Amino acid sequence: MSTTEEAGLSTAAAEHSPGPGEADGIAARARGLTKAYGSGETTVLALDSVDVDITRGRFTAVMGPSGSGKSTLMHCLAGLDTVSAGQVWLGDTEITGLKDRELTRLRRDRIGFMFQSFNLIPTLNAAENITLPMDIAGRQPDRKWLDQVIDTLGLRDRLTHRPSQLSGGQQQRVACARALASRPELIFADEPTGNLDSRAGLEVLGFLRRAVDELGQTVVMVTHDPGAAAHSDLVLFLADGRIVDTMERPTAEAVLERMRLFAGASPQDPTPGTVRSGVDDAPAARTGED
Ligand SMILES: Nc1ncnc2c1ncn2[C@@H]1O[C@H](COP(=O)(O)OP(=O)(O)OP(=O)(O)O)[C@@H](O)[C@H]1O
Repeated sequence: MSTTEEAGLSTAAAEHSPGPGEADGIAARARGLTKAYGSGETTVLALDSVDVDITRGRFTAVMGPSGSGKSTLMHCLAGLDTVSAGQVWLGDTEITGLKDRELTRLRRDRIGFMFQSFNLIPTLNAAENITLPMDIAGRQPDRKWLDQVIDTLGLRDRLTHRPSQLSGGQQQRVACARALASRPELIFADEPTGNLDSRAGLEVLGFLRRAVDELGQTVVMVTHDPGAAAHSDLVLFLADGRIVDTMERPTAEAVLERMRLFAGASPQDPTPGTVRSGVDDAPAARTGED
């Protein structure tokens, strides 16, 4: 049985474009998402017909070996990169086909980003860094929400500090607050703990978890670290540009074990299926057994 059938979705349903309302509960969706770099003999297929649903209010981790397509998936879902084929929606908005200017506005208004390098402006203090994207957009922050974010992230007494006066963990917390400030539909975090020592990394992961649990945010995090992935609700495993497996309520040990299996296993032909980041159906979408 194909993974799509196992997931309770007919192939026709998986290929069907969602209309308004159907995407309820889905923060981002991709169908047949394909990304090739280069041309001719040098073509690299970074994503190979990926179907995925990112459920709202959940913390999803994306794992896989180097070069498996994690960053490309994130960039295509976030409208940071064009796709070669397939469709991507943010909520009910199809972003594939949007013009650059529309994409820029959509990213600014509806998506928050966190990167490995915190990307803070050194001459601005923490408070100014947090509201910078909204200031650029000419939007007034919702003070109540912003206060809640600042308190949740424990930044109240650091707001007047510049990045150089903050620890790495504190700087990433500011970057996290900046990503949350406009209450985006979706937060993408690319290796957010990659530049932090383990204690500061744990702290940032704890805050991302709270952003989901207490503030109702949706987070997608790319990581190499099984310990970081263990903070998520669902792990998507990528290999050779395909989602080959998922894991609900992951533990670091189970994720590590799964990664070892992939590293040791001979490349098989994982049938790509529609993978929903919902609690009920994701286990059925697994292509491998526990
Ligand atoms: N701009 C580009 N030009 C050409 N090839 C690219 C480009 N970006 C990515 N690739 C290739 O696409 C594939 C997927 O890359 P991607 O960066 O998405 O993988 P990744 O899983 O995020 O890797 P890593 O864990 O090392 O960051 C790789 O083979 C990579 O070399």
